[in-house]
Amino acid sequence: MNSGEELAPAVQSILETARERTGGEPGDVSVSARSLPDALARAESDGRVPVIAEVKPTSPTTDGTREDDPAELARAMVEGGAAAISVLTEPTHFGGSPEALTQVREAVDVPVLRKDFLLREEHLDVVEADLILLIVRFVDDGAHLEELIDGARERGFQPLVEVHDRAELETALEAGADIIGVNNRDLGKLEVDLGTFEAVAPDTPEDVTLIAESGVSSPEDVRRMRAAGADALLVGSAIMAEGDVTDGTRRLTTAETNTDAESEMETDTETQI
Ligand SMILES: O=C(O)c1ccccc1NCC(=O)[C@H](O)[C@H](O)COP(=O)(O)O
Repeated sequence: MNSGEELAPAVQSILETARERTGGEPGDVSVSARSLPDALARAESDGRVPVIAEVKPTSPTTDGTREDDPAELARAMVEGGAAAISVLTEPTHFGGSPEALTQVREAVDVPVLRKDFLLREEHLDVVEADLILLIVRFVDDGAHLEELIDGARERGFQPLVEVHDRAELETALEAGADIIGVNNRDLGKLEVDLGTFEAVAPDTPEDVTLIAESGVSSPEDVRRMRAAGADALLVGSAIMAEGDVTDGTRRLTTAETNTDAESEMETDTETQI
């Protein structure tokens, strides 16, 4: 695993569980993927902020579990303008499953990301998805990352490679990543800082699809991440916390077109306080 920095106990536990999980057999999975860059471009041309909305039943930083049908949640998110859907498939800490992902992918026609903690090539052979997540911090070294990126592409997946700082960005680029997510949640203390994306984004080449992950909870956060260069935003908790996930998603996908109304509402709220 990369970096000597301490991981939060919850993250250590996620990692231990991931190491023990077995995968499928080579040849079990071959995907004809829906293109993420195309889906993001479609959102842009419709005037929607490209949001990857996440079906996230629970997490180490969330109270309680949301038991809704994942396919219904995903349909509702797409109705709210989501350009793509992310589905947690990690069962122990996030309440997800590969079956939930399959149901979601059948229910919507946008790209679907498998959000999980994949450490070995066999972990890729579990379920079809349009994208899979690889986390630089969890992979032994650059050579292993390159192997996983190549393995993902051979199966038809688009690999989304997650980084937390410039050194990890360099590792991701050297390994051939062309879709990169900068996670604003640090895996040491699980604290969220949108400044993480702002620090890493300027060093990312133009031709990389760049995604701001975690901690985006308001239209203002959306505008901040977009101003810093985000091609898309990955949002889980803020949408899942809403009773109506269509409204929760729309609030973010319209953040660049509804700025006046939103500002008025923010000002009204401040005046009332
Ligand atoms: O979300 C957590 O509590 C968490 C804890 C430890 C490791 C990973 C974690 N989240 C995974 C994610 O990457 C997020 O689900 C995703 O980026 C969305 O973040 P958010 O919008 O802040 O829910």
